[in-house]
Amino acid sequence: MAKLKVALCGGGTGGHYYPILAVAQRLSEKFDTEFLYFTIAGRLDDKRVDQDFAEVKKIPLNVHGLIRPIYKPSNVGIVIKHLMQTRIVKKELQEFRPDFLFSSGGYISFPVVLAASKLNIPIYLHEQNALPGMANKKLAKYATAIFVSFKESIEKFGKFSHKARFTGNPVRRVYKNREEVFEELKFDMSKPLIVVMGGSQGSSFINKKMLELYELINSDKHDFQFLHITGRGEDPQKFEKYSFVKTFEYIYDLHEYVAKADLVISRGGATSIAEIVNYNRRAIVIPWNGAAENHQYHNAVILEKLGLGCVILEDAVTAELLLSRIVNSLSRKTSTIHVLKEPVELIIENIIREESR
Ligand SMILES: CC(=O)N[C@H]1[C@@H](OP(=O)(O)OP(=O)(O)OC[C@H]2O[C@@H](n3ccc(=O)[nH]c3=O)[C@H](O)[C@@H]2O)O[C@H](CO)[C@@H](O)[C@@H]1O
Repeated sequence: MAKLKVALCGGGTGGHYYPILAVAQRLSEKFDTEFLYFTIAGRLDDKRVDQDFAEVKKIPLNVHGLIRPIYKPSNVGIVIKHLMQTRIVKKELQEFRPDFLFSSGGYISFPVVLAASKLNIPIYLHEQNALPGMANKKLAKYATAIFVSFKESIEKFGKFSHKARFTGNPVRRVYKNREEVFEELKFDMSKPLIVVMGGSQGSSFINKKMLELYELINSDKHDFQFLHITGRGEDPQKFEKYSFVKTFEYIYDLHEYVAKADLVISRGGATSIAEIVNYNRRAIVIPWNGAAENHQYHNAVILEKLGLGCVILEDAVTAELLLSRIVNSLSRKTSTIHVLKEPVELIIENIIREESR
């Protein structure tokens, strides 16, 4: 059988990159695959693609996000740069001749999707957030299908809603068991594990609030153990006096720890939320109130509706409130979500169905 050739784009942050990785890894398990990945030069996807993919050609593009509000004059230069990148993309796609393009949105998808549409390459978009991003909404007209993570987003595609299919947000496969995770962290298996993460770049707001909480816990008697992802630029020494906290700047396979956590304290980034939902974890979500159109709040509320967690708005966060929510969450039983099929399987099934028409 001929190789399945797939062009990919989506990155910058983990929220866009990990869903692509989850789909690509599963495609490679099922088919003989070859990938062409358009990355954002210098960003997470650009740094990781060569290590995460077996057979891949990486094309870094020199693209930047638009400055909001989007009608700023400085955006004209950015748009021109994107159009220039379209030429590079077109040449690469012509050479590689992919069976289809899979894109997880974000600004890099503009030159890539536009070039693919000019070459009549089937285009599949994935939207992680409850409120679709600008790129996916603008590019919906070129798509064969749009996979959405929340049912609520289908109607947000307006006249292209008929292309949207609810699949969920694909998450990376988990390989480690609970013993392995606790062993690696040198944590006690009889005590709860709480994973703290502020999205793929960390959150200084969450770090600050958690430090206040750790101070409170220090003077109280609790058995919690925290794996805390600080992000770059945070001083690890601030956390050293708390023996029940282990910090890391970044861990590439954080999903393995999320999957085994008794509780997750997180921002409302769509892929973090997807991991909490798919691994059926409990969570306390503090949405970042600077997210475009407040989309993190909308992601978080859906998780709350599923009975998997509670949302605390930034203005309301105090150490005392966090502590009471932690105690409360850990004392409750999780409601089990019945995921009929994994998002990654649903996406692949849909693509195969479309491609064999
Ligand atoms: C600041 C920002 O622009 N955030 C957006 C970004 O999220 P951002 O990329 O920050 O975060 P998400 O929460 O969506 O995803 C984070 C991903 O990174 C992983 N991870 C994180 C830390 C770590 O050390 N190791 C690790 O593997 C998590 O397990 C998860 O898979 O894209 C998301 C999806 O479009 C949006 O919903 C977010 O609003």
